[in-house]
Amino acid sequence: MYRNQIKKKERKNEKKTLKTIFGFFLLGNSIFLFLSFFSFLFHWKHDQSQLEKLFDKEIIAENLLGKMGATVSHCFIHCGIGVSAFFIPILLFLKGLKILFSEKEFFNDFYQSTIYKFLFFIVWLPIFFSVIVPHQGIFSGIFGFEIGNYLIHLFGKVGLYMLLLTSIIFYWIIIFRINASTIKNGMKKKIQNINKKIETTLQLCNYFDNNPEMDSSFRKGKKMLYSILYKKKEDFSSIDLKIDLESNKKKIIQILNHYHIEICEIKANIGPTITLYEIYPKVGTRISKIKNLKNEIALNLSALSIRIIAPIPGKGSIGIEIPNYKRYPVYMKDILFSEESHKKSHNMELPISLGKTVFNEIFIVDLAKMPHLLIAGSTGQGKSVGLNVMIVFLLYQKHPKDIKFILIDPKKVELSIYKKISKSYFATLPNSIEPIITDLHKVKNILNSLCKEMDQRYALFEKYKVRNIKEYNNVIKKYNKYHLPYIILIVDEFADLNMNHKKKQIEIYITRLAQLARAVGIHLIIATQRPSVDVITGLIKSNFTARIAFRVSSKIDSRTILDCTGAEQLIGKGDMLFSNRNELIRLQCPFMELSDIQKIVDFYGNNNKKHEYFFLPEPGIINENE
Ligand SMILES: Nc1ncnc2c1ncn2[C@@H]1O[C@H](COP(=O)(O)OP(=O)(O)OP(=O)(O)O)[C@@H](O)[C@H]1O
Repeated sequence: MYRNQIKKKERKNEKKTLKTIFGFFLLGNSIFLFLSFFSFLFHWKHDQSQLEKLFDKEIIAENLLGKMGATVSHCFIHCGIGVSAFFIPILLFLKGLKILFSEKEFFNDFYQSTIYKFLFFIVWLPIFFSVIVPHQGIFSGIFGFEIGNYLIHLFGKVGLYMLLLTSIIFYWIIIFRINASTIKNGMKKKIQNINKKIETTLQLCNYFDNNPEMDSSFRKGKKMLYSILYKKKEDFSSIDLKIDLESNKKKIIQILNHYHIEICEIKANIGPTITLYEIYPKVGTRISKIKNLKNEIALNLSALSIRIIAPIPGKGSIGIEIPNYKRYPVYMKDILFSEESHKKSHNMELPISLGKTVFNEIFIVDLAKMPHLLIAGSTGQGKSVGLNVMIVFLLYQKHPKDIKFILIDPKKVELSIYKKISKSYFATLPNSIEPIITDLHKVKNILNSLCKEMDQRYALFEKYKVRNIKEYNNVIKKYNKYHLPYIILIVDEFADLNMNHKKKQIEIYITRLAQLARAVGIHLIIATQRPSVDVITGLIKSNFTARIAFRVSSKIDSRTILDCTGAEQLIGKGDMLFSNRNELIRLQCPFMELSDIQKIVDFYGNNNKKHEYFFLPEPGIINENE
């Protein structure tokens, strides 16, 4: 018994060795053929006359691979199928790879689909060349020339052109599974897109023209900004992803069936970064069974990481999020000027755009309602880009008299780009005008001052018997007095503030603002690289119900931010989870190049010169021992 097993093992090893040798043999041959074919294209005229004297030592072939190369190329290219012969070494190379890596399903699938695609062109190209360039035999080879001639004899030259054209059209239809409805839908979509673009441009122009709150230079400038930023637009083809989609669907069904899980339906939505597969299991299927197959599914699909949402809230289905092998970028300029974002944001007090959902919808939230936002994620996952996107969206949507920023940037470089707009868009202390606070010792002064501003605003509201900033600004119009702007405090690295020995004091200010400042129009956006419990304390967490998690390194970090796992499975570069109370949404944050941010800042800096700093009250006396 034992001996039998050893023999079996030996035979298996022998087979493996033979397979490896054969694989490398094919790879070697393919390289040999490719090089000799390539060289033949340049030296065929010289070498052809020498071929009969193959064994004559005096005669030297010019082909890179000598007389052997020249002879083989002559047989395949000249006497055979012309330049289509190049497909042979490519197919041999793929076959070699397939043999060497037979356990990888990817190679098998790829080889199979490529063979069919190539076979068509191996026949089609020589005939095509025989008609297009009949005197260049090297392109069509004798095979192409003879068949081409015969077909011309049968159908005439025009008939052959039509035959070639029809066959290539059939080929594309079969390969890309095109049918009448896809062509119709494609054309409809294209027309709709063109109309939409024209409409959006007109609507934006109308909006700029009709909005009485905008002074003329501001309006004109916005139009200019539109033309500066909108000059380039990359197009993305989703054909590749659609092919991927079908094979992934099959694989998911296969693996579930393998574990005896039957499903009624599977749907898919291609998002910018991930594709969401919605599975409708048969009644009686245990959800935990599918959840437990996470690793098996990831392995079967060769996916980096997958996330299972079981069940998808509000739907009778289970979601499997799989990263796209090719992600398509979400550009800020597409969001900024889109009709969809204009429609979604125009009734909001402080709209901020967080990106696109897996259903390719633009996701915009009202900071005034959230009312504060906590952002966390490991280094390099997109926090700073996310903050820039929020600032730019607010700049674009709001007039300088409506919003004022306070930027705290312990890293010193991340937010310095906004210095140019500080006069019109920033709130600052009266005695030390410092637009972006980078000195940690000054942080407690500004926070103290902000708390004082909050108290003063509450006193004002009491006097005018209003409950919040919106009501106050409405009432105050009658008295012809200045209305109050919203104040948005942004901290780029909260952990750095907490490292300071004034940690407790800062936490008290932040908590007080987070608890009370909403009604008076003061909102906080706090970002941190270190989502640990000593930075995001229970007190902070309970006051920041809206949270964003970019990719983090561990499940514990994910729980610290979101109270659930998932952020450790994100794939970076702006891939994020937004959580607000019981809602958890996966989004792709838009991307903005630094040069575009600079253009926007320059534009707003130049167009709002007449606006002045918004001064906060003098900070009160701070007890240093607190
Ligand atoms: N939304 C996005 N789309 C595409 N790429 C992105 C996106 N966000 C970030 N990136 C890429 O990731 C890089 C790092 O992003 P970013 O500087 O925002 O990270 P970070 O989380 O702020 O890092 P740190 O905490 O170290 O400052 C960017 O330079 C960019 O190449």
